[in-house]
Amino acid sequence: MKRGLLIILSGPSGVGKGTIRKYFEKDDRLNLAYSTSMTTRSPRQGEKDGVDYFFTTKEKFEEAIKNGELLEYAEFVGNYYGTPLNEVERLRNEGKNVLLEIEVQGATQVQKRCPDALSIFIIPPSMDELERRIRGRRSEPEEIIQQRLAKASHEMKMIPNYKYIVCNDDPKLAAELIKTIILRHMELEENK
Ligand SMILES: Nc1ncnc2c1ncn2[C@@H]1O[C@H](COP(=O)(O)OP(=O)(O)OP(=O)(O)O)[C@@H](O)[C@H]1O
Ligand SMILES: Nc1nc2c(ncn2[C@@H]2O[C@H](COP(=O)(O)O)[C@@H](O)[C@H]2O)c(=O)[nH]1
Repeated sequence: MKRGLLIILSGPSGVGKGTIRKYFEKDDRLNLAYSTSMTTRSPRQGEKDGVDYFFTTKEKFEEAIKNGELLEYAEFVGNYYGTPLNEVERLRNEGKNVLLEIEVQGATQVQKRCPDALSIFIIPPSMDELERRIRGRRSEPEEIIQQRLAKASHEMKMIPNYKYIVCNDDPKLAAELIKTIILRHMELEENK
């Protein structure tokens, strides 16, 4: 059996990565598995442990780093986020295309470690619209919103490191574009 693709979906916080994913992840043709990350951040209202994230402590996260259990990790606005390596390997070995929804520092680590990874960067229609989206979510206090917006300007500079750039103006259209990209890469892999 062919190993599944590794797909990186990145872009600034609040750009709509999770929203877009919901429009395409159920399409069976993509044969996708979403990689649930570990984080030390507190759950937002409605977030479930083991579904949205594996919520953990700083000590346990640092233990996982020390033991080499993470494919990548990053500190983002005061919290750790990381991708459990074993699960990604297990799913890819089963032929699943594994989707990582991660910020840019982690994406850089994955690109170094797995140069074949398919990388997609989501951009907002404008930085003002990005701010509206982050604020509209009402999930963070003002201080954290400011830090996320400051990060976003830096993250946008990483665009040239990605294979594909997709603008999230309309989430359904963005999801269609991403589907087309993934399906084409699956076809290319099949014919290798
Ligand atoms: N195309 C769009 N137009 C308007 N609002 C949108 C669009 N896409 C997403 N949103 C809204 O923007 C907010 C942020 O979206 P979402 O949580 O999906 O972003 P994200 O990139 O996954 O964020 P994070 O990286 O911080 O987890 C949500 O309230 C969502 O409903
Ligand atoms: N490097 C990683 N980044 C991750 C991972 N899981 C999520 N993220 C990204 O962190 C920011 C903040 O997320 P939030 O849920 O607090 O808004 C966002 O860009 C996520 O995509 C991961 O495993 N590694």
